[in-house]
Amino acid sequence: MIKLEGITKSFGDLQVLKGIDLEISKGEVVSIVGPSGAGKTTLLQIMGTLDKPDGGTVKMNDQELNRMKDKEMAAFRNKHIGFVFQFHQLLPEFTALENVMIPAFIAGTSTKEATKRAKEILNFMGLTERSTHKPNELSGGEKQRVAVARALINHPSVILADEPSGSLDTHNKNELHQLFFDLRDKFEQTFVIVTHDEGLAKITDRTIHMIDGQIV
Ligand SMILES: Nc1ncnc2c1ncn2[C@@H]1O[C@H](COP(=O)(O)OP(=O)(O)OP(=O)(O)O)[C@@H](O)[C@H]1O
Repeated sequence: MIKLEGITKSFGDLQVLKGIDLEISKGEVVSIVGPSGAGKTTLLQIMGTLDKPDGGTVKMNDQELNRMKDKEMAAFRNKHIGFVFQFHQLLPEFTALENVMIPAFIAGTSTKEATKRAKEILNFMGLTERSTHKPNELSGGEKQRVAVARALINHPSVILADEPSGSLDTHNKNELHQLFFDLRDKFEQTFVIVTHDEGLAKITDRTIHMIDGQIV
């Protein structure tokens, strides 16, 4: 479903990605690990069209993303790619339910349909009773699960997560990791997760090790 070929990227004189080839199939839960500065986040951002490679191609569902114009790419990203970051990045003035609905609105989904989908996802996550609360009334683990719900609302092809459990305690971390596998088992959801968490890397379907801009 995702195919990267010959991806290179430099920031000034620093070559951060040195020719990355990688294929990821639907329903895989893949972790990307490696030392700080190895290029993991840069790779994830290129996969998610948040940054452009200097060379190589990024394909998702057989569409070549780096050939798209910016507007087309933004629409593709909103529909096909869900993001989860280390810090939830929920909008503080909106409830959990409203936060989850935002990407659906951007995609032009009706309020009725967006509400229905958001409620279903929050229900699946056991967050129905928390759905009318704003982020500052939610625990760290709940906020991160709401962020995953938001990433799911448009039924994305893939969820790209950058240190998603990096700010959580052990209990919440384990719960979040279990959620990824539950979503994969139920919806065949694909995940690519950059992580320093060895426990998570051990249980993912595949672990990609990066060192110094290369997959080793
Ligand atoms: N926008 C940028 N401008 C300049 N240098 C950058 C930029 N983004 C990343 N870098 C540099 O590229 C290298 C790789 O960064 P990246 O964030 O991809 O590493 P990482 O493997 O995710 O590291 P970490 O585990 O610490 O998050 C680092 O040396 C970083 O300082």
